[in-house]
Amino acid sequence: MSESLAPRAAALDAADELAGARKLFALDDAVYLDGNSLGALPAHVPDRIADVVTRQWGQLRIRSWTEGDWWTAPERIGDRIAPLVGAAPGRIVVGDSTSVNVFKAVVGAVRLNPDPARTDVLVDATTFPTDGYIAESAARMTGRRIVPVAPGELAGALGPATAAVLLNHVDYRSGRLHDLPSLTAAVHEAGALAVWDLCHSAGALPVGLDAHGVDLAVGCTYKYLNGGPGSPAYLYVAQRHQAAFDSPLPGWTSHEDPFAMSHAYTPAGGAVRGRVGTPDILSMLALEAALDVWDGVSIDTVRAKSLALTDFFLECVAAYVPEGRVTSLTPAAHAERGSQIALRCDEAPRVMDELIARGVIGDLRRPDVLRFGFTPLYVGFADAERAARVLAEVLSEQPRD
Ligand SMILES: Cc1ncc(COP(=O)(O)O)c(C=O)c1O
Ligand SMILES: Nc1c(O)cccc1C(=O)C[C@H](N)C(=O)O
Repeated sequence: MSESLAPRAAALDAADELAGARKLFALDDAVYLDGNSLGALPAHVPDRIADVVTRQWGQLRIRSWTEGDWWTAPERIGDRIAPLVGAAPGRIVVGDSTSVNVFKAVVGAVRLNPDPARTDVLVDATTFPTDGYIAESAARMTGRRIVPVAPGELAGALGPATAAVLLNHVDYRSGRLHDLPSLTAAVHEAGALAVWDLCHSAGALPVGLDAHGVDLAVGCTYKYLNGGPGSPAYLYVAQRHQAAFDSPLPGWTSHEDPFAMSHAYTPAGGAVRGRVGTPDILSMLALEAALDVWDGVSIDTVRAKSLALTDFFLECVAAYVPEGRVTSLTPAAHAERGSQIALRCDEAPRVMDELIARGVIGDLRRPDVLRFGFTPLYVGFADAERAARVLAEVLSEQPRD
């Protein structure tokens, strides 16, 4: 192994303006590099949830829907997420899972672009599976067909038959960042609508939904937004589409007057139209509390630290890990990199088990990918150095397959 990079890590941590945010989270001595799957717990959330359960539910009971502002939580929390993804207030509604919101968005996009000559829904060929499954069903239900396409080859695949395109901003496996502004512009040029899945970018890098004219977007909140296991996802509907957005799941809470209990459905205006049924208040208010950690934090600062962390981790891996044992699948170019590093490794399953046993928590994407997510609010440069050092130790002890 070459010279230690620990002193460099210490200097980088000392200069890190986000270093203070780590104490906002309940963390132990492990190096937690799995915030791209489940974000860490912000330390104040348990007390806030205890209040929701014991006072709001336990004492106020039904009055909490109005006096406790439970009813408006989906839009209110949407407005808290909005600045992190570059959306104005009133464009994001929180609720349901990402999968369900993919369904609303893809069907909604086709209904916004109903020309029957537009037969195709293009879907990122390397997508996280749920998006692909749901888009396929949505296409079938709307009489369209799915065309899988690598995001890098999208330009050649777009045409007069394209109704909508579903893309991931950051690829869950490789960590590749796709160029949202130029791909959205190309989709529009073809007369189609762009739907983006922000699961692996929201809270890690600037998205610019309004600025880049995205039509519809979805994302989860349990990764970089630290909302907790199964916390509700969100749906973004561009303002220009809100009046015509025709949700395939028009539940009573998206009615313009839910308590009229009318049998005729009249959709509410704005992002509320993306609601379905009764919101899952405990998860939703845990998310709302978790979003406090973003107060005063700029997403540009987060992005700068994310790139510095992943650069430094790659440098440590190159310095420590024996030649030829791992290959980065994540692009080196900053413009193409999300906030994770994916290393291909022949012995990946055994190596990840051993890393976890030694306090370096990443995850495995079968068969051979070691994933390390870098969450700038609570991961530091010493963590990156330690992760690479332990990886090198594990690999030097492991026989090659
Ligand atoms: C890109 C992407 N989309 C969707 C999901 C999951 O969707 P859901 O929240 O419905 O489980 C994930 C991760 O679980 C994901 O990485
Ligand atoms: N949503 C998850 C779950 O319920 C259990 C385990 C992992 C997850 C994930 O989020 C996986 C993640 N989207 C991924 O990128 O692999």
